[in-house]
Amino acid sequence: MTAPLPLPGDNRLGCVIEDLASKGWSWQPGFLPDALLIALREEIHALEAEAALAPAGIGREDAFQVDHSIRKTRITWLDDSSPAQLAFSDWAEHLREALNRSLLLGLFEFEACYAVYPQGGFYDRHLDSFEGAKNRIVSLVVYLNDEWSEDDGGALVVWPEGAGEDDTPAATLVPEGGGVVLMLSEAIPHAVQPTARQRYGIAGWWRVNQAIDGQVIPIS
Ligand SMILES: O=C(O)CCC(=O)C(=O)O
Ligand SMILES: [Fe+2]
Repeated sequence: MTAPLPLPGDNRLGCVIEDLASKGWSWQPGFLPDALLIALREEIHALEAEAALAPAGIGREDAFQVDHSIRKTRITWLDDSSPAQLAFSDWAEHLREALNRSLLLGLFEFEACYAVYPQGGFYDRHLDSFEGAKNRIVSLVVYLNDEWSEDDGGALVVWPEGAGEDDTPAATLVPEGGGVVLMLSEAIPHAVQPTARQRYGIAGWWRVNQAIDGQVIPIS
């Protein structure tokens, strides 16, 4: 490592960038601003109460499926339709700009969804970049839980790039409210362990621009 590590709290964005460059993922507890955490938490609770969340699928949109052996979550896509979602988009945009400036990733579009894991919910080990569509570059996960402890389960297990299923994970992260995870979508395998309580968060991804000179690059 050539540059000195920025201190946490001093320069959290610097830590995120250093982590992504050196190991491909970053865990930042308490990184989401408190006011934003409260607003998003209120909204996800309201949506859940309205049962507005549909079961999540796996795979590309054209191969949409729901398979409870791999994933048990309910999601609803964010669409900037509330002040909380607009504030979240702004916050994510600052992150995008910082990542592009420092890591030259060319991140372009952002998409995100609220995700509720019911008691017993989980997500088996996977990569976020769908096979055949290499355009999800950086994944962002934000936790909206209140008072989460290790005993509540639902930890995010992160493996180093290239690690097999039986290899030792790099980290097991307790999904405390306000905690933020960033991962290189094509490189970092991860899984959500079964949760003992309803587990709230946002999962998002930045994509690169699929069109160059107005021509859409075909997915190979
Ligand atoms: O909620 C998490 O901790 C991770 C979720 C995830 O891996 C995903 O939605 O792709
Ligand atoms: Fe994921």
